[in-house]
Amino acid sequence: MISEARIIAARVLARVWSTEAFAAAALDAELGRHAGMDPRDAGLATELVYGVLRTEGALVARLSAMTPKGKLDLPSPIARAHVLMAAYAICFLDRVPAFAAVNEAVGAIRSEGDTRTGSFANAILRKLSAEIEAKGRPSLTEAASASAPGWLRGSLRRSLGRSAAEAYLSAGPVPPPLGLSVSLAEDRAAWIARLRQVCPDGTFEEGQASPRAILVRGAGDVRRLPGVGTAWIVQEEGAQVVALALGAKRGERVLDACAGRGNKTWLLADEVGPEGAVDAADLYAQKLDRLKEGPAGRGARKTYAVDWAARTGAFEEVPRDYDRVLVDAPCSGVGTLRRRPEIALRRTADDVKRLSELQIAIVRNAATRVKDGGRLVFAVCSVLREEAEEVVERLVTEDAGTGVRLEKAPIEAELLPGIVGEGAASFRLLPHVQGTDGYFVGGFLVRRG
Ligand SMILES: C[S@@+](CC[C@H](N)C(=O)[O-])C[C@H]1O[C@@H](n2cnc3c(N)ncnc32)[C@H](O)[C@@H]1O
Repeated sequence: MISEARIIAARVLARVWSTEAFAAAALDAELGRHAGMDPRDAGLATELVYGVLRTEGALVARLSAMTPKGKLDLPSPIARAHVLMAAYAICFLDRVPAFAAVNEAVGAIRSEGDTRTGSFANAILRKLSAEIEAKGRPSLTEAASASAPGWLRGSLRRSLGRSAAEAYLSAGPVPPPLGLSVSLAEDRAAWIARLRQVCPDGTFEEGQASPRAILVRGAGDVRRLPGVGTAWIVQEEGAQVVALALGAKRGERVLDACAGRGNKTWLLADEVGPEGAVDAADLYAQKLDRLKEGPAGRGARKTYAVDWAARTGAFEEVPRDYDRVLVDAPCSGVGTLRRRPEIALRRTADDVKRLSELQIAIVRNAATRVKDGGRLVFAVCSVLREEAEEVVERLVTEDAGTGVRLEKAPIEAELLPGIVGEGAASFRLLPHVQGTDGYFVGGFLVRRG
């Protein structure tokens, strides 16, 4: 008998490999179709999907070495998924006995009518399990690191150092807990108590990096819980830290220059209060429409559909005297690897180069909207030097001819002790250190003339 968890995980993996689907969305959709499923089975399906995606390269290399041709040739993504899930369980999961993993994979492949592949899978998985029994289990850290594409591993090593790069690539838990961002006017501890009461199956804990974060596990769809959109919104903990790093004060005028659907806009509006004002801009008018319809819509004063790189759209209409501008720039998203492991399969070194040029263009032009002596914070959900220090260096050394100069300046984030060093002009968030997604944040003072 093949477990529901494996059937679901195999479908999700096959979708991720054969389409542009994101693992998290595909898994949510599958789990949603099996609503009455035992949470332990849902947990196993989740672990298999994320585990296989993170260690795929190492698993394939190991299994390939056991085949006569030195190549793991499987006829379909579903067969590949069953074989790699079994290999993952044999190598890394204590709670699944090796023989059960092999039997389920072989049974699943045979049930598709493919007895030849079933026999092939049986042979290589038994070899693998005998090898593990004789030599012991491999290291998950090394497998995750070896599975990352060479360009990413190299860039992470240059950016973080060798051992931190390995820790980064294997940081758990996968997927991480869901983050809630509690409004300034609300008491976080009181909300934790209330949410625990209305949802006893879930766990609700204080985040350590953001003073507003509640971390949630096992609560199902949190959008049905009290307080959503008013007392709190769903927002990853690191994203909260990024918005707080702007250092917005009560009464200030702030621009969220790459606002998307406005998660950070909501938090910024909360910080400046009714005496201040937050405007939001983005390339896509549709995103700004979503922003206006959502919780941020109550806080955002004006929205502008602007292409900051091309200086088109509503570019000329955006005021030039903001106290602070946040540029939460488009990036490789390498910082979200724990939640979106498929990024490692899809991004290339060329993408990173192209995106870093785009980040520079966006910051240069968005900086023209900061008043003389005002602050700009640049953030990316990436930890790669190419999208971090190298962007900052070019911004402060090259004259863009825009009439404004950018100087590195300490991040003004009193709310983030322990996250931002005293006087630091930049910082990183790292999943294996702060438990958040990975980010780079750089602070600038803007001078005119
Ligand atoms: C990292 S996302 C921002 C996420 C958003 N701040 C949030 O918290 O949900 C980057 C945003 O930049 C926008 N963007 C990309 N290129 C742009 C450009 N040339 N000009 C303006 N916005 C751009 C994208 O549409 C996207 O919404």
